[in-house]
Amino acid sequence: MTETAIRFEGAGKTYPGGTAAVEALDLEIPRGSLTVFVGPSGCGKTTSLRMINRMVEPTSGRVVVDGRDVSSVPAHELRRSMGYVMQQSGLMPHRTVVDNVATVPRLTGVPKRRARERARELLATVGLDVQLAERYPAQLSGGQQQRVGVARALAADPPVLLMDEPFSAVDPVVRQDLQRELLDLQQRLHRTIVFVTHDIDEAVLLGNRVAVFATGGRLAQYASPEELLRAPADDFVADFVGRDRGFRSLTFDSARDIPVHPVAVVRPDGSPGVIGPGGDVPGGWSLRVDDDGAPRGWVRTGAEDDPVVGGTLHRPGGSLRSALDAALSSPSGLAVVVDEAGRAVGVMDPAEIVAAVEDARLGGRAHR
Ligand SMILES: Nc1ncnc2c1ncn2[C@@H]1O[C@H](COP(=O)(O)OP(=O)(O)OP(=O)(O)O)[C@@H](O)[C@H]1O
Repeated sequence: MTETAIRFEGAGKTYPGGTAAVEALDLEIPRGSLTVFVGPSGCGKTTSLRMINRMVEPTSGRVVVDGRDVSSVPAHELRRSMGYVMQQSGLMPHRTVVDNVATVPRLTGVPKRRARERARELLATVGLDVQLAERYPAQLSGGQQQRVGVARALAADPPVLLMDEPFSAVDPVVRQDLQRELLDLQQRLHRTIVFVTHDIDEAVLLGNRVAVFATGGRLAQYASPEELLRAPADDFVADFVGRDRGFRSLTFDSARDIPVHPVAVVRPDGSPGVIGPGGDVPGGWSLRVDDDGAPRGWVRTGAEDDPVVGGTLHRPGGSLRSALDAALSSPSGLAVVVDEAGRAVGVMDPAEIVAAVEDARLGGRAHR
């Protein structure tokens, strides 16, 4: 059974003189999970997050962490057990990167040298070049500063990590890197992470569970990303989850039962061949491969001197979405399947991919 780390019990917040920022919120956050609060601007995500570490006190109900009502725990003690990462990394500008991270363990009495050693380890953990440790925050890019912010939040080794739009101020490419690294970090560290974003794609990518907030601080749905995409609770959630919902939900179906067929290939020296399992080889097109057997586009039979750029590749363990995309983006219509090393191992037939999609749609989810 999953243990609950954080529980909102009818926790609501009305700011003085204002309307309700958060309606009575009931929510259980499992230990070791990455839970995302998502919703449009002003719907109470940050307020809800801050009720966890008492930066905001609820005006009704309560928040319970590890079985204790947080209002009974001194705020400084509570915050020591919770890392906090903000949109702007919130680093101290006059301290070097390493000292920014070392500050937290120093506060808890760790000797300076040990604290700095630990800080360097953490900087490496979050993927920051250790060469940058002696720089000042202003001498780092936005993405690097966010990494330092995450390292600092982890410095006290807290079981809970609160992250408020930590990646929203960086460009999309850096953002993807940071997202991937957070998932990687979480696989190793298993913290209880509560992550606020207004970006549904980020929520679906990162979250084990996603809480969708609606205007007025109402919890519209709390579910797995898969459930949100497949079965939005109401029109608001359906609208918020957005376009391509059906296509994106194929991310959660495996393509492992779709047969892989052989394919005609052309090697760099122009010699023809066939790779893949036995069986009929689809005609009309040949896959160009390099010396290692990695796909390098297609040629049409009879037009061997006129290569066409290939589509996306379907990798081992890939989803139905990846298989379908590989077929749709392939000039031959055949989805190219590669192994872990990126070598072509065969192709999938688009009709068989569509049949698997239909199967999944009809609820069999046989290919999961
Ligand atoms: N300190 C405050 N005093 C008064 N009203 C506040 C305060 N902080 C937030 N609010 C109001 O409470 C509501 C919820 O704000 P909150 O910051 O929790 O939303 P959010 O979903 O995190 O928004 P965003 O995505 O824009 O950061 C908003 O209407 C906001 O204006």
